[in-house]
Amino acid sequence: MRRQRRALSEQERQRRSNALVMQLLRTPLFRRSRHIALYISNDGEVDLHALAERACRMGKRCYLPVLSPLFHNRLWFAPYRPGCRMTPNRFGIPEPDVACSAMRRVWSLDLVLAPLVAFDAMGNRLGMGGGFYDRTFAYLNQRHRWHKPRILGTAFEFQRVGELPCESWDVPMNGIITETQFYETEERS
Ligand SMILES: Nc1nc2c(c(=O)[nH]1)N(C=O)[C@@H](CNc1ccc(C(=O)N[C@@H](CCC(=O)O)C(=O)O)cc1)CN2
Ligand SMILES: Nc1ncnc2c1ncn2[C@@H]1O[C@H](COP(=O)(O)OP(=O)(O)OP(=O)(O)O)[C@@H](O)[C@H]1O
Repeated sequence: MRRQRRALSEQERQRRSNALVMQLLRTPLFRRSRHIALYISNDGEVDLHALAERACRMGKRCYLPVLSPLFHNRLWFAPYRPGCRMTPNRFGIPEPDVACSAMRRVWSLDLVLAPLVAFDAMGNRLGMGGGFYDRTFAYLNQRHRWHKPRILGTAFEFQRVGELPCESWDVPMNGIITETQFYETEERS
């Protein structure tokens, strides 16, 4: 999947990413969300920069994942505006250059757009293998009254597989959006 993703021409990646962003802008989930985490694309991932620009112009607040300097393979979320100062993390992915005190509590985000390598229509996610998203959102599996944030995977349609094996620590996504489809999975209750 990663090889296939990297093999897309830049023009094709932008075309599909922009089609995905147009779909996402129309979803009720996006429209009602005010605090939204996205990511800076890496390794041929869906490019969400157009979404960040639109969201900021709509008065929404955007955030990017930052590798926690304190907790093993956990993410913190830093406020982000297009053009803000950034520093690359240990994977070479840019992170906003902000103080720890400026980070936002994960449970107070409304929507997290998650990168992924492969997904299935049930909402299972295969990531880069660090367990970053699962560790960060593990409380959503343990405490059923927690609903925030909603997690929406963003991927190209070719990243869909029939069924992914699922482990106890995997946190299912509320849906996956691609350049042509919106897969909504069951609400956590
Ligand atoms: N754009 C983006 N940001 C993200 C993630 C992601 O998947 N995509 N993450 C999702 O968890 C977290 C970072 N996790 C990552 C894990 C591995 C690699 C990676 O490129 N691994 C290389 C080896 C690089 C190295 O060791 O120096 C590889 O597997 O080839 C990147 C990000 C947080 N930010
Ligand atoms: N809540 C958790 N507590 C402790 N360990 C965890 C937790 N979630 C995941 N892990 C560990 O992290 C490892 C990687 O998990 P997994 O393969 O599901 O990552 P991933 O979802 O592909 O990665 P990423 O979220 O970084 O893109 C697992 O082998 C597991 O041991």
